[in-house]
Amino acid sequence: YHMQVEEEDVQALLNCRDDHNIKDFDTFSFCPRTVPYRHMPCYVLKMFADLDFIRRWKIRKNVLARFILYVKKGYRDAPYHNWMHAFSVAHFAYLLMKNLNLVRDGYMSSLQALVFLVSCLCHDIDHRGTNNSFQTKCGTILASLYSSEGSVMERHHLAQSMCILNTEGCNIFENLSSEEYSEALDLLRNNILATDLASHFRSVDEQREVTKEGYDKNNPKNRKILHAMFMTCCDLNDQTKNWRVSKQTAEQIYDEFFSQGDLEKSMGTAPIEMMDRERASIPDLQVQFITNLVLPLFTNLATLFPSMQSIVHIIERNREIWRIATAVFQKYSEKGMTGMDILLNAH
Ligand SMILES: Cc1nc2ccc(C(=O)NCC(C)C)cc2n2c(-c3cc(OC(C)(C)C)ccc3Cl)nnc12
Ligand SMILES: [Mg+2]
Ligand SMILES: [Zn+2]
Repeated sequence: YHMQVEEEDVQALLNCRDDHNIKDFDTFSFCPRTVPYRHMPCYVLKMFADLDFIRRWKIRKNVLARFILYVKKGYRDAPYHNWMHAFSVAHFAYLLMKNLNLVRDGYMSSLQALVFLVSCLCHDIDHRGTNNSFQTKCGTILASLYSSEGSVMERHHLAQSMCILNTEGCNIFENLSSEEYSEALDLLRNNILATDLASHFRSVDEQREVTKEGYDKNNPKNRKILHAMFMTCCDLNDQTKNWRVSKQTAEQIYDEFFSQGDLEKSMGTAPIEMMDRERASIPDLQVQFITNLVLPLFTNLATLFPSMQSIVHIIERNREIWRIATAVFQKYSEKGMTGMDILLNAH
């Protein structure tokens, strides 16, 4: 694995002051994107310690510190799919485990909990800001490697994660037994592949089934579906925060989408409307995305975990603001203005 992390950075992380105890860090209203960028690795360490993973799985602290820095370094500075996104996704996993007591109430084994947090940290490693259809459409290296199996980007994120685990001094699973180790890698694979949109759409019917019938803790299929739902909810955690966060996220995502669209145009292929800056209406697309994907998912989660209902209301309120923005957009786009700056003051 060609990436390098300086040992002095590992030492600095090991000595990081965890006295910057941010209030409400373990509540759903906390926005992980407000953590100073340079403190994020320290907060990842804090989450591992707080969930008792370091003791339970005999993780050497300097190995964990080095692993975190390699994962951080594995992310590119794409507008959205960057280390801050990974940190926010991992933070939501931490919130779910702490607030829903997933291990205590038997929804997750202690090993599944460890791998859940690690999967979130690693789930988008080395993302290039382009999606799976771009890989196949433009015949990228990653497509040549993985397009026959599908989930091209997700298989690459998994491969990169394995490389880091196999890097000297980074194997946080080193003290697991051999059967725990192989189960951990299996869980890592399932979790990261679950963050492919296509596999989410394939599992929607099963998710509705499990939600309607009620969750059966002894049914391994139910477990797999629930863990896939957890991964997708974490990946969409920005939608559960205040309007400013969901607007900023939309700006970052469409920055990526429109750049992909520009790239596709320069390669002579026409981008889909969502990626064409000449045609896309961000508020419309956001209302659709929230309605068709985000709300059904979190509504299912709130059916299984009623304490999540308050988060569903936050998502609905954000959608209302996008609806208002749609109207504003229509009005101002007639005048040739983009409504995006209007949204600056929308609360
Ligand atoms: C705010 C927000 N808007 C989005 C608007 C559109 C799309 C998109 O790809 N639409 C394609 C059509 C076919 C549906 C994704 C969006 N999106 C994601 C996202 C979620 C992902 O996958 C899971 C987590 C499994 C859902 C994977 C990648 C991404 Cl970028 N995260 N936040 C957003
Ligand atoms: Mg992804
Ligand atoms: Zn992601």
